[in-house]
Amino acid sequence: MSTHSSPIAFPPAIAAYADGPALARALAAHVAEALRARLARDGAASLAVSGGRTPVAFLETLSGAPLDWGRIAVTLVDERWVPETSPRSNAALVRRHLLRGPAADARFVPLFTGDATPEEGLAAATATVASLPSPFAAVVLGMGDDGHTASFFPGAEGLAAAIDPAGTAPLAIARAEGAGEPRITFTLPSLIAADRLFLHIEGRTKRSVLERACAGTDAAELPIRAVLNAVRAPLDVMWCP
Ligand SMILES: O=C1O[C@H](COP(=O)(O)O)[C@@H](O)[C@H](O)[C@H]1O
Repeated sequence: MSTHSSPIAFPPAIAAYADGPALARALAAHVAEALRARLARDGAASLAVSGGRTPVAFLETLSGAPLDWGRIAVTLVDERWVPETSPRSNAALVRRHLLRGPAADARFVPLFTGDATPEEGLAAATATVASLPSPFAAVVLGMGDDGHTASFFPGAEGLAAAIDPAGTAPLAIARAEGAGEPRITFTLPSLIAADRLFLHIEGRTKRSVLERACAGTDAAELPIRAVLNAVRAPLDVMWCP
């Protein structure tokens, strides 16, 4: 894990953008900069992006960034346990909106293994993600209106293990009423170890959820707090109405 000597701002400053395209451009530029820095240092870099509805414009903007994509590995912060033929697949979203143009040269490391359950797929998925340059050069988190980030859902079976700051497993399984299907997710320690950690949220509802999260510490209620409570590096929150 990387170590950071600068003090951490809490609550994190929220960088506000006029609209989604402006935010997408700024976030893509920051992520490209983080990837470039790691490529210059190590010759290889990894990126973890979120799924859901919010990241489409960001992923499409990043796909055109002039980077040495052949030396970059891309994975997901979390995945719904569905095949890529499902409209719910985060992997399908990444293939459609990021892995095109220059970024088509990136090595994609999906989390869904094709096994019937995440319990059956966990060992294989864990072995696959072990090939990623570590820690991540950049992680882009999203957040649901219920305060979940990655697949850290309120009331989830498996939440305590997934957000244990002292945990050593890279991946965890999550099942929650609000999650739809079972999930697989990178754990809190593997995500917050990233060189650059971004939280990308859009809309007034998500902003007020984040403000509520910043006013307390109970991660079981609003799991985004697990990140807020544990980050060692600055958390870059990027928002637009
Ligand atoms: O289910 C998920 O939801 C969150 C938030 O998604 P959004 O549609 O509200 O943007 C996302 O960050 C996560 O990766 C995804 O699996």
